[in-house]
Amino acid sequence: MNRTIISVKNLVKNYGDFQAVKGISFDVQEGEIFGLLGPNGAGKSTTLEIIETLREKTSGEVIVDAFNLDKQPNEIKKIIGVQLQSSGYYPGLNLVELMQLFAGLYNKNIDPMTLLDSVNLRDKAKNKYKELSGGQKQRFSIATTLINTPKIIFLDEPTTGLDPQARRNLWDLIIEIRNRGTTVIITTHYMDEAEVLCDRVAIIDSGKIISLASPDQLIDDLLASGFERTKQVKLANLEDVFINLTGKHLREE
Ligand SMILES: Nc1ncnc2c1ncn2[C@@H]1O[C@H](COP(=O)(O)OP(=O)(O)OP(=O)(O)O)[C@@H](O)[C@H]1O
Repeated sequence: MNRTIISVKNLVKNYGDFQAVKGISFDVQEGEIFGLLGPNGAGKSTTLEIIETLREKTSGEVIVDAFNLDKQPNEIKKIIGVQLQSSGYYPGLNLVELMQLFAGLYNKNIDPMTLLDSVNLRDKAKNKYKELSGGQKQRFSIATTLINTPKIIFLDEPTTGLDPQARRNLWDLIIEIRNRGTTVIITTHYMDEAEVLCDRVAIIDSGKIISLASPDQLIDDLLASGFERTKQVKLANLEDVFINLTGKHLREE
C-alpha cells in the first residue's frame, strides 16, 4: 500500500498509578481509514489525544508525517484536523460565522460556503449550531476538521447517538474525505461501522492492542479457527428493514 504516515512505538500513558496505555505499537498508512476499536476505557481516546498533541505521553515514540511528536509538535498540529468539543461552538454565531472564527484560529483564509457544501450543510449556513440535528452537528464538526486542509483527520466516535440514515450519510462523507486523499483515524464502538468504513482496525482492550488487520482478515481468521455462529443469520437485519421502510436517502433532518 502507501507509505506510513503515523508510526506509534511502545506508547505508554500512566494516569498516576494507573496505566491506561500499556506499550502499544501500530502504523497508519497514508490514505487509509484506520479504526481504533475497543470497549469503554480501553485507551482509545487517550491514544488519539496523544497523537493529536493534546495530551502528554508517559513514554514511547510517535512520528506523524516524519515529524517527531517530542521535537516538532507544532509541525504536527499544522497537518492534522481534530474535531473540537461542541462546547467550543459559540451559541450566538451561525455556521458561516463559526467557520470564519475557526479559520481565524488556524490563520487560514477559507470560503465557509465551500466547506459547508462539502458536508452538505449549505442550507443551514445561517443557522446556529444549537439549531442543528445530531447528524448535522457531526457533519459541521467534521467540516471544522477540514479548515486547514489537513493530511490526517481524527474522528472520535463520530456517529454515536445518530439514527441509521444519519450514520450511513456520515459514513459516505468520511469515505469521500478519504477518497480526496485524507488519511482518517476513527474510534468507534460500532462493529458494523468499522466493517464498512475501515481499511484496517486495531482492537484495543485494557490499554493493549490485541489484534490488528483488515476487518475481512480478522473475520477470516476467526472462521479459520473453527468459529461458528450458534444461530443461523438471516440475509437482512432489523436495520435493513428500518432503512427500507423509512428511505435510504438523507431526509430533511
Ligand atoms: N485524565 C485522566 N485521569 C485519570 N484517568 C484517566 C484520565 N483520562 C482517562 N483515564 C482513564 O484511562 C482509561 C482509558 O480512558 P480512555 O478515555 O482513553 O478510554 P476510551 O477507550 O477512549 O474509552 P471510551 O470508549 O469510554 O471513550 C480509563 O480507565 C479512564 O478512566
